[in-house]
Amino acid sequence: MSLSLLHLPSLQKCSSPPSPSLPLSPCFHVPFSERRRPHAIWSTSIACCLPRQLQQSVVVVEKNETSPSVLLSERKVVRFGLPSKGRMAADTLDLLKDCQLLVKQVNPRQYVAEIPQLSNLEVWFQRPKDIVRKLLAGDLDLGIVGFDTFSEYGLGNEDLIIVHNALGYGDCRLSLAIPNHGIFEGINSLRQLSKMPQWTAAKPLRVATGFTHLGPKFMKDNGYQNVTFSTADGALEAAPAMGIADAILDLVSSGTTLKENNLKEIEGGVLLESQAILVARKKSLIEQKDTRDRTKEILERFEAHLRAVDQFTVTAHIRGSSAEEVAGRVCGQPSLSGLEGPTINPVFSKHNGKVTPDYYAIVICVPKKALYKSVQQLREIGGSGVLVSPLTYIFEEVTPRWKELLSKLEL
Ligand SMILES: Nc1ncnc2c1ncn2[C@@H]1O[C@H](COP(=O)(O)OP(=O)(O)OP(=O)(O)O)[C@@H](O)[C@H]1O
Ligand SMILES: O=P(O)(O)OC[C@H]1O[C@H](OP(=O)(O)OP(=O)(O)O)[C@H](O)[C@@H]1O
Ligand SMILES: [Mg+2]
Repeated sequence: MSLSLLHLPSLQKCSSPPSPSLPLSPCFHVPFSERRRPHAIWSTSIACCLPRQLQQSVVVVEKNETSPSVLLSERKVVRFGLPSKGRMAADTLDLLKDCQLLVKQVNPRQYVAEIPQLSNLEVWFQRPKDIVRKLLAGDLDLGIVGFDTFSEYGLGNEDLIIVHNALGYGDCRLSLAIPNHGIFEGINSLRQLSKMPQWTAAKPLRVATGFTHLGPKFMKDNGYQNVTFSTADGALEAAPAMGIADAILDLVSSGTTLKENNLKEIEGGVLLESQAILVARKKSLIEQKDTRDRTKEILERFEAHLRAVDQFTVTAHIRGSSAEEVAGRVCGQPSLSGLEGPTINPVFSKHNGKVTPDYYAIVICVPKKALYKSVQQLREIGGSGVLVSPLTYIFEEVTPRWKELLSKLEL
């Protein structure tokens, strides 16, 4: 008999499994019996005799011949790391929810969760920097973090691959900032800053930053020699006023924190632009089919949703003699061409006992920004009864980023 580390992530689910007789939600549900992981079923019987606090963690159990492969190094379940707190946490859950990938977390202090629509996948809530570290270590397969965190903690490691580079939230830039007064008053560029006579080998420019990998590299690449770095976990904007630093290298979004602390950005001082991204561990994608399948589904949903969020579906009725004639009028208007041209269907009405199509219904996708212009153009060509509704998804024939990923992985 041997001992092994057993990971019991799904006991909450297993100890109270959803009834198979409950109605299934459309499209995405797999019957419960298929969704259950073999080791989760096996774990249930152990959970019954364990104290509650042990039921969600790693415990040592006896391994027998029939026990599943649950050694951490051999795990089969796909692990998806999501930010546990901070700015990215809520927006990440919102994006997943908008893609019908609701994360089921029993309580906010529990760091493991599941997405019922994605079988054989565990969600692990971690701080963003730990998501990147754990991807590198092979303890996670997929994760959502800011591009800044990926760049700082990923250290350019080729084991990580960006699956989606623009999830549409967490927008910020990593930028060098200096005081807007005193000796810095006339200094407005990185070049001017480097030429200031104040910085010598004995008295270098002092930069405070949490980005201790990217920061020194950036300054070196920009020809800075007389520069030193200090670090802190937050509120870096206070460092110059406290006399601890001359400049800071930190994330900026609205610029309010800089302004309120009498600091300014300078030309050439932006190290990177960041937003939330989906990252994967290359090895997991190559070696585990389940990681590939889950990644593909998440990516397809993200792409389809993010493509749709900026668009409305517009339907209208237009009087005309034929679908072609109406199409000619619609396509003559610059804002009405839709994604691939308009869909036009006859609307039949009965006059004097005869059924004829006097009107045609058109359906188009319109960018939200161009909505009013589109409505005006529809009216100009005789459109009436204009209905506008939000779009949830636009699925393409193939997901461009998935195609790109497969070719990068040479799969
Ligand atoms: N002001 C901001 N506006 C928009 N996004 C931001 C802003 N500041 C940070 N972010 C993004 O959110 C991510 C997480 O930032 P957050 O402040 O939650 O954690 P942190 O300060 O980096 O980490 P920790 O709390 O562990 O010290 C950042 O990596 C960045 O991508
Ligand atoms: O340009 P702004 O919109 O003002 O945002 C910039 C601030 O946001 C981040 O800090 P955060 O609020 O996350 O606090 P932290 O320093 O504790 O990370 C960043 O470190 C800046 O301080
Ligand atoms: Mg922060």
